[in-house]
Amino acid sequence: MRPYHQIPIQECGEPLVPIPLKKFAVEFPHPYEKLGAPYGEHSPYFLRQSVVDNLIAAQNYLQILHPDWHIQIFDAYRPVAVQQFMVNYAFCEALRDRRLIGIELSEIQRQEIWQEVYKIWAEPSLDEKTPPPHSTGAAVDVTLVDDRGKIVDMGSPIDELSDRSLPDYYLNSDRPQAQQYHANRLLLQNVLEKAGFKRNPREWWHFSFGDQMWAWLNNQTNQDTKFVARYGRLI
Ligand SMILES: C[C@@H](N)C(=O)N[C@H](C)C(=O)O
Ligand SMILES: [Zn+2]
Repeated sequence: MRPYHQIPIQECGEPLVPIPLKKFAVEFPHPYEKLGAPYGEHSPYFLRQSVVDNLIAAQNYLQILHPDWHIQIFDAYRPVAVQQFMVNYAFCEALRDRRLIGIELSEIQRQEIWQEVYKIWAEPSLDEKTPPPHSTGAAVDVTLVDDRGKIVDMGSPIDELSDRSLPDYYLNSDRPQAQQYHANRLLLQNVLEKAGFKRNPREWWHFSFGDQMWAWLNNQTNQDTKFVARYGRLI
């Protein structure tokens, strides 16, 4: 259980709708489909209607500051089966990075690696009270593309299992480029948050609107509010 799982869900029944991809840049082929993730007849490029509306508003804010820049969509809707596939994949990748072999792991090593995986991945829970954020159609993983069509450097790739994924990782760093990376992350955050999204405190690329994490983060910012989630798990 994460702290945000205490937030009640009052499902509003808004439909999952296609994202108008022409307004955005898109990672293609989709990074998880490319790995063989089991989407079935579902597409990752869907979100709840208000979430799509807010993403378009964020794109418009970005263009006021940087005409011809685009929000790049890395991932959006994710069925629980895909969440399960991706946490297993992340576990195998973590083993590979550490040059470890699954069957040779001690129980402690196995637990340590799962802990690392779950620092950035939500559990593939089928419990209606604890849905993975992307399975609600309310969460989106994004970055920026500049006017030359180049991905803006945020100082680490999306989905990296490391502290570099923390949004403020470069805030007080004296590494070359650190200020620029931090400024790029802030720009992404500013346009998304101006449109009503909240950013995951552990990932510079993950934003949501209307799910449990969003409600919890709003309540953290303002102790007087009692936001609840309006989107639960879809399938
Ligand atoms: C790891 C990243 N792609 C992501 O989406 N993380 C959140 C927390 C999730 O799994 O819902
Ligand atoms: Zn995400």
